[in-house]
Amino acid sequence: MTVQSAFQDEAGRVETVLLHIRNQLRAIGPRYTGDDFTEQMLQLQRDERQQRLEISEREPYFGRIDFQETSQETPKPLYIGKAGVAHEKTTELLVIDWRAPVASLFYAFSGGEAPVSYESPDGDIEGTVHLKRNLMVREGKLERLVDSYVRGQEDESVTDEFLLYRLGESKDNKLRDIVSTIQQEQDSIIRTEKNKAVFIQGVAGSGKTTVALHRLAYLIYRYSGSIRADRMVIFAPNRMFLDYISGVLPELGVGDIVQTTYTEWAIEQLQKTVRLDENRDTMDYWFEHPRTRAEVEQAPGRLKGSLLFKQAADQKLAQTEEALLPQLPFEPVDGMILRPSTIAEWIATDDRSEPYMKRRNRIASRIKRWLESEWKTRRLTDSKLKAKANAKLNAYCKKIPSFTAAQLYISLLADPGVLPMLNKDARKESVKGLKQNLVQPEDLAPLVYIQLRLFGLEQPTFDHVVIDEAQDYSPFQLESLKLCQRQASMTVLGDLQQGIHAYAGIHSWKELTGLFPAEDTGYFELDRSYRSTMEIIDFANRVLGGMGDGVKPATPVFRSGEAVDVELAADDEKRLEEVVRTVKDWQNDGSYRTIAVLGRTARSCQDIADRLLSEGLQVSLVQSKQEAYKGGLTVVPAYLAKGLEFDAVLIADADQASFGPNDAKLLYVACTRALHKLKLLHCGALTNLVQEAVVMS
Ligand SMILES: Nc1ncnc2c1ncn2[C@@H]1O[C@H](COP(=O)(O)OP(=O)(O)OP(=O)(O)O)[C@@H](O)[C@H]1O
Repeated sequence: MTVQSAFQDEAGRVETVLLHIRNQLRAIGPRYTGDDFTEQMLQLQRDERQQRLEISEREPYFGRIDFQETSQETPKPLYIGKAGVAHEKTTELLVIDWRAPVASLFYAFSGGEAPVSYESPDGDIEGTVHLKRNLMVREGKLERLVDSYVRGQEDESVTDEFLLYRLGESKDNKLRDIVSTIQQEQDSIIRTEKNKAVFIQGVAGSGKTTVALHRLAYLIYRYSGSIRADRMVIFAPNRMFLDYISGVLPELGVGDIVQTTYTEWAIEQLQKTVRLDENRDTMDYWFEHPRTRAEVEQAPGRLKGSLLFKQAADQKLAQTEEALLPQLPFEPVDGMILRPSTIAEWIATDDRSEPYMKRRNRIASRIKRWLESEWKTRRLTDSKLKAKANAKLNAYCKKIPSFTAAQLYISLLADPGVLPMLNKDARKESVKGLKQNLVQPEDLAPLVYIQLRLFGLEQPTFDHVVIDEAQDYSPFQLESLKLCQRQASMTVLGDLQQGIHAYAGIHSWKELTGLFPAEDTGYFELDRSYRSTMEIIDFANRVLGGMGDGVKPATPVFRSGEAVDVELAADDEKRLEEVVRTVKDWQNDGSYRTIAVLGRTARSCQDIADRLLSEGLQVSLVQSKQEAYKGGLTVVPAYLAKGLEFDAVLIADADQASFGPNDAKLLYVACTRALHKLKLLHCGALTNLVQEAVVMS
């Protein structure tokens, strides 16, 4: 069959399938708006169906795989799309949902005539693949057809042509789904079983965030009976990042997933009894002034996030548990005695896994009930005596210690076991703040942990937790999240090479993986970078130089672009002129939809943005509390650009004073934000990090 006739056949099929989809959309009928509960529930199902069909109407499918089961005579074409579509009369599957077991063949197949198999609910199904075809449908029309494998043709391996085409496109201000080009190594992460803590170390641009979002969509499909979207949560570094990724899940037909930051969530758990101390802006402290390695190592966040500190908190909590048992007997009326040994029996039969304050209040209620029953048994009627006994009861119960999380945390900070670990000033500052309900970010994990151990979780447990940029999380943060699940079901992703918040985060994945039993833990590495051209990835790898953390360098997909430019400006004025000229050139070029100028500090970004504005350019300056990323031309401090990507990136102050020896990771983050074009500008000596990179190239 010629390529042309294949195209015509496929174009015809697209039209036919679209007719079915539109018929089914029409059949849904008008919305029910009445009060009948059953009808309302049915309407919800119709809404979901309509949403799925609308997604299918935009792009009915993107792939075809011809698979011949060993038991069958001929191959069967299977069309894969974002949502399954069945023929309305025959129920034949016109399109198979990308998450269905058989669709895994489309992603996992890497070429060759050897038998392949997929896992179905009835066991492994074996067979051979005859064709793998990528199809691009836009606005109801087939636009592109690429056969990445045809059995019997000379080249037996699957080609990347379609992937390269997708990667070469320019990007707007939102991350998008990758269902049509999910790669084998990504697919196996997406389809990992639910009850695991899955850790993903992935180089910049390897698709970690994207993969995690697709995994959520997969889990909802695969475990539809036992998992609910509104009990799944995504933790992202900030609101702007959440806005950036907000388009992917709806496009995959998934809604209602809780999306938050750890800080917001923690403050919510603490019932908003505390606020972040605005006087100490963490970003400003760590990124706007030069800091030494020693300062990073001794940062209070490292200690307060450590397992050692968590153990100290556990000890404190254990001591409080011991205090549940009163030392003295309770004697509300002469001769009416409740002995500690009886209370000890009650405590022994109580559910020990319950939070402390629940147990404490239960013991207090039980003492009260004991008093009432004694009163009845002894047939006492004297009301004065009763009032006296009740007063004694209150006084006795008050002695069973009762705490708020903040009170217990303050006493933990003063604990003789903790004192030597913690810098005196940092401790004083924390206590002073806590007394005014103000906290530092590093206080949140211990506080929430204590809160949950004291009072328990107010909401239902999470069915699944996603943590993005997890290299910036402390073990203690993860421990606090573990308390929100009955069984660990997490996707934890990050990149140690981008660990620019080393003052709070981890230095090795073992710090986090060690928190889960080995049999419940999965660890994956993604080394291929899909975002940037080969030239950019090679350059960024060299910036990182010898740094290791046991992580392999990024391997670019074979997508070649322009060389990375490094340019010297004679003075600061010339540097700003060059920023304006470069941006205008790139805008005139017309191939870049998103352009970013990255600066080392917020202050330098302000100067750049002012200059661009004075030249009449429309620019948005990103600041630390930003809620949305608008796309277009953006000026952003390098440390706030983490997680984002832009068609073209200009690093505007790549000099030695701005990027010192401790800034390799920060510069790596900055370089790897670029998809197609990267330029570095400096005035004064070029940063050594780049000099070394240029010399090596
Ligand atoms: N299989 C794929 N097909 C097409 N594009 C892909 C694929 N995998 C990743 N990408 C693209 O690569 C880019 C990077 O993806 P993503 O932001 O998820 O990576 P990341 O590993 O989280 O990056 P970083 O750590 O640098 O923030 C995105 O534009 C994404 O669409």
